[in-house]
Amino acid sequence: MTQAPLTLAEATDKAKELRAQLNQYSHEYYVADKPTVEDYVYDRLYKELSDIETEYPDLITSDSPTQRVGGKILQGFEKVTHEVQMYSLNDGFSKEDIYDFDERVQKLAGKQVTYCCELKIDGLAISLKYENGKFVQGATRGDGTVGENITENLKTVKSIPLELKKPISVEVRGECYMPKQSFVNLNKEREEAGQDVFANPRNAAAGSLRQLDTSMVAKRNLSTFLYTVADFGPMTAQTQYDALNELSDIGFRTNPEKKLCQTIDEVWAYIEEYHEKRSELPYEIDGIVIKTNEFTIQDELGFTVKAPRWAIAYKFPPEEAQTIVEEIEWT
Ligand SMILES: NC(=O)c1cnc(OC2CCCC2)nc1N
Repeated sequence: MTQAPLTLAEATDKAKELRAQLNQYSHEYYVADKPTVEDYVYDRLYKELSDIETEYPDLITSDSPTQRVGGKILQGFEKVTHEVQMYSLNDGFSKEDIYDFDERVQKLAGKQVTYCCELKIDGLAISLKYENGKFVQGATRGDGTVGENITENLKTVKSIPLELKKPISVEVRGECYMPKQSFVNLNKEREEAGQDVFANPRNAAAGSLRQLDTSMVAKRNLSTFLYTVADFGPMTAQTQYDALNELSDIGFRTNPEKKLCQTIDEVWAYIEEYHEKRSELPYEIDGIVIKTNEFTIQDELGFTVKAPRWAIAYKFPPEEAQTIVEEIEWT
């Protein structure tokens, strides 16, 4: 049945209510991976909001879920200078490299340190800026000092909150990636359309974020894991492990496989565990990132020109190519 048209006052209240409800469902589905309603429930509410916004365009807000579909054609990407440098990581390739790292850190710190271990997501490093809880800027890492402004493209990435759970101003960093299954599906589409296929999910994510047509980005099913707080604002975490939990508490998607390790032996056991589990994960990883957990120790150890002294990336040997081919043959 067709409803009587809403007055502006009714439409304003209804739109606010629908936005909050839809953004909650979207958070559950894309950030927490725990949807509580079927797609048709979301779709019906979405259409209700979209109809109100068509009737009353002035009611469209920057955090409305209707703004996720893109539709802007950009002329290019402006440059962004990172006030806080986006560092890269020193690599390790053997057990000996990891134990040498532990020896160096303990010597510099002058005591036993604990480590926060994280999967090394094989995507594209991004930086996200929020002012009073609103998403205002997204950028690529670039050379660590100057990156590209890809705000409009990142607005279409559903796991990136357009509004935080608290009205705070922070800058956070993480990885934007394409899930393995989305990569296989995209390459199948491209192959059927006679287009070049992407070599791996990382290239597919990078290629997607370079699109000037934001509606194309919206269709690529990109996702994120956030892992660094660059400008803390009112955040209070004193360790990397707690910072990851705090990032999740304010609305970001973080990787659930993190582990707090008391010794380097525990770190090595974690590395072996996830080298085994790597092929079962729904996203690609190229190693493990090991970070001294306490921020006081990170501050003491500091950075070299390009990378922190308090972290190392253990790189897995490249995955045998046929593993990926097998997946494509199966789909
Ligand atoms: N690809 C990843 O998953 C990843 C990359 N980098 C970092 O931390 C770096 C960032 C700056 C200093 C330490 N953590 C990660 N999890």
